[in-house]
Amino acid sequence: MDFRKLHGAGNDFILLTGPAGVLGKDWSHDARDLCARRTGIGADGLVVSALIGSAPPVLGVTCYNADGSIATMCGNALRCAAWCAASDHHFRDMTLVMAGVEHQGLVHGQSVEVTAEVGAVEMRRVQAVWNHRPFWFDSAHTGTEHVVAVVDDVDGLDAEAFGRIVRHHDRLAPLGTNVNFVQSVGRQELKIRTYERGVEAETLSCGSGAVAAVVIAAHRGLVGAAPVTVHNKAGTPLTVRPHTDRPRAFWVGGPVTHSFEGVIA
Ligand SMILES: N[C@@H](CCC[C@H](N)C(=O)O)C(=O)O
Repeated sequence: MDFRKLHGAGNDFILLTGPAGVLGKDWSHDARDLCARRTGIGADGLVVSALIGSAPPVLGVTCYNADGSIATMCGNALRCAAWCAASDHHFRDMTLVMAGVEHQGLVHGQSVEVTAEVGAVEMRRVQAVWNHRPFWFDSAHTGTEHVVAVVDDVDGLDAEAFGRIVRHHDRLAPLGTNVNFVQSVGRQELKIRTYERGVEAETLSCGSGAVAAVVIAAHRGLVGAAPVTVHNKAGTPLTVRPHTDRPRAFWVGGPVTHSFEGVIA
């Protein structure tokens, strides 16, 4: 089977595109094998997509994390899937359905934006201690579980080690969570580091995490209702802006890069 390897601002995926039937198969074992960094192709996730409607274009997209679990929302996976649909079918404006939720996608060359819906927000959801200091984590559901701690120095933290502790916090079981550390670095600018559930590591960027960070930063008065630049570990920022027609939705956009393609034997 042919595959493509893409990354959305450093969050990397193996993309399989096929007939609608590919969406009916359980790819979780394949995801584990193919995403393994040493013995597979290597990726944060496996994304399977198929065209399920063409006028207007609708794409069904399933995202498996590297551990084989399903991600109910993955902004960067949606952005990569939209890029592939633009490359294959010249669609620029499309609907993408992930885990039963409809997202909009807009492709302008290498730059791709998708929508994320914001659900429950809870300030001061859990507290965790790092280096003898307590940190509060607020939660924002952006299609998947995210918690966000606002910190003074995001680069000074061991985001992977601290993130792993919070991801397994008793009060967030059994689902667990993705964990974001955020620093305010300007009027409409944030710096972020994300520990991703399902990858079980820090990733270079996270679309739904960037949206969660902006929602929490807005609740805390750190950013206003205008586009926010979210600087990530990849060094290729994502931009998060409010949707003009849907009050609970945000656009998250940035570059998508096609790294290589090949055939799975
Ligand atoms: N990287 C993603 C988020 C992926 C979802 C997460 N691993 C989960 O299972 O909750 C993004 O770009 O949004």
